[in-house]
Amino acid sequence: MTLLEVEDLTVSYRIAGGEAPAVRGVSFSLDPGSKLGVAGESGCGKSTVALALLRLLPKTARIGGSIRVDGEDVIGMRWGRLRAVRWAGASIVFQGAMHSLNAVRRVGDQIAEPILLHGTAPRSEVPERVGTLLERVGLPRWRSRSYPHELSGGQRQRVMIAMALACEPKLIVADEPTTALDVMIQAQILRLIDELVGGQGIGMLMISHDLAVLADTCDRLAVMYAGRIVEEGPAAAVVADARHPYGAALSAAFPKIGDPASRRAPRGLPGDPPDPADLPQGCSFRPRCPVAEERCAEVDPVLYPVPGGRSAACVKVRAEEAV
Ligand SMILES: Nc1ncnc2c1ncn2[C@@H]1O[C@H](COP(=O)(O)OP(=O)(O)OP(=O)(O)O)[C@@H](O)[C@H]1O
Repeated sequence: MTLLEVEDLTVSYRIAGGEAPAVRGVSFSLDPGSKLGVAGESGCGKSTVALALLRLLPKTARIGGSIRVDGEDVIGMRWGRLRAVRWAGASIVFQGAMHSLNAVRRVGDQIAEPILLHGTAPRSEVPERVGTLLERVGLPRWRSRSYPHELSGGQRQRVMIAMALACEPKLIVADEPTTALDVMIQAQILRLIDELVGGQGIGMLMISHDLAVLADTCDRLAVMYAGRIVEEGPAAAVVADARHPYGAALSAAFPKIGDPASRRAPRGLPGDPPDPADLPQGCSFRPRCPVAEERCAEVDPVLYPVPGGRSAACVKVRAEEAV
């Protein structure tokens, strides 16, 4: 069975004077054991998608469409069931562990909390389970007595990963899990996530603005722009040869890991993403698109399938190579 199925997800936030659409008709699915990366510039709606998956959105958000985790509808789910699904069915690793961890509680007690809440292990066995989890993420057992401020950024992120794994979820959502870390630690944490997730057949949705990180970690890649997925396909193919002009621009802006020829300073994309409350007519990328034509002001393109198990939301792609 498909582990995660998102269909036509829409999320808008209430703002002064109206509503701003943050996610506009996003659909994707994830099989057990597979890894999907979601890329895009700041503000394109990546975190909103992540939060929607476990209904962690603020009260000002309005959600539509359908989200199914392991076949269960999340949007209409009752509160009690939702609590059971969080941590045990699916868990999230957020950016910046310092803000997600409680500063005045020992990390061992924080890892124990979801285990106790869900009764994943008998109370007497919880300390042993916490010790095992710490070892699995590369920390010594005695660290369970530490407070978050006694740990480095990388160690705190390891604690967050231990918490996320505590109840053996089928799905992990990692939202910028390494963004605040330096490059060496970033590589260690990504390797750790890869080993733990891959070794246990857990499905993962990883969100990052860094295409190189996603290309290195994920099987498939979705590129978001202004609340929509504009390109989707096998990660290596999307990075090497994006079909959507925005995917291509994003990929050109990042040096590719392991490719010395591309080890140059990242080039920024000219222009800014549109204001969600005031989207341009037609294609949202049109004002920044180097190959835009007149018809791009008339059509707001949906994802068209293109060869190689990929899809792109661009009328030019549709005209030239849609299958
Ligand atoms: N609580 C909120 N109230 C109003 N608007 C919001 C709220 N949270 C996010 N938004 C808006 O929704 C849009 C999508 O934001 P989101 O945080 O999902 O993007 P993102 O791609 O994750 O960005 P970043 O990489 O900077 O975290 C943005 O325009 C943002 O300003």
